[in-house]
Amino acid sequence: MTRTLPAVTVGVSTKMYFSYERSLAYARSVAEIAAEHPAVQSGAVEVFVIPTYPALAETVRILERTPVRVGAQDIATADSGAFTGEVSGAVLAEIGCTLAEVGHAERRRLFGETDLVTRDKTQAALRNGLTPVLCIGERMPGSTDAAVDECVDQLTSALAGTPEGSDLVVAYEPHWAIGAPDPAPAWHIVEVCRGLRAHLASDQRLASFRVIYGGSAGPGLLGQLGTAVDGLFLGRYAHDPAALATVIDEAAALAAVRAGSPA
Ligand SMILES: O=C[C@H](O)COP(=O)(O)O
Repeated sequence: MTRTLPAVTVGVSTKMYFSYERSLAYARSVAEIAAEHPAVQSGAVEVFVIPTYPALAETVRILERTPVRVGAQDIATADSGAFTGEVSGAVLAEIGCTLAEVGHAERRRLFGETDLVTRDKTQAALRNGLTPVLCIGERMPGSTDAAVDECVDQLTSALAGTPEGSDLVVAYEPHWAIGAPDPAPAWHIVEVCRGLRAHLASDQRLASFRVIYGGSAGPGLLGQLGTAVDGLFLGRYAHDPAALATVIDEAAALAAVRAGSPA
């Protein structure tokens, strides 16, 4: 099957690193970068930011005149009811979020979220019109074949019941590369992402899903990965807006290569 190439995607989660005010300052910086960047304006590069919950509504407002999308770091499995402390996909959609992160390694490791919970959150996002940013990744370093197998198991579990026509971003994040000094080796990322794409391509419902890499990603990485990935999911190394701007430049160069024209 021929794959229609999507926009090169650059997403950033600020996790729980920023204060409220710094979250809004970051959103304003992203708005300025997006307003001036032709590849963001044309849609060749899609940018999303995922701030801390209390900053979501104001971040949506700051970015509303830009193409930048705003997502949530988590989502409840249910849409309403007696679930103290949870935030539903319905409310996230109501305030203008268009994505929700699910299955992140930190949610699995620190908060005990299982594959089953990840599946329910994925389906909650889709049910509410949100694009899931589905994080998958092997727990321990090992061969690329073993990594693909572990990730495909996670994908198969999370995507059970996914309707045809759904939009979803697969974020390949090896657990051992998150919060590390350096990302996984480029050859490892390339091999695993190729395996994941091959798996997705074998099911028509999943063939259009983007595969992006996360785990200590920063400026300079995208150029080493070439067309094997559809973009990056960044944390610490894009919390400086200047670093994010550099990654967006690199994404624009990749988008030009994918479009068959020189960068
Ligand atoms: O959500 C983003 C990823 O977990 C990567 O975070 P990190 O780049 O700080 O390791």
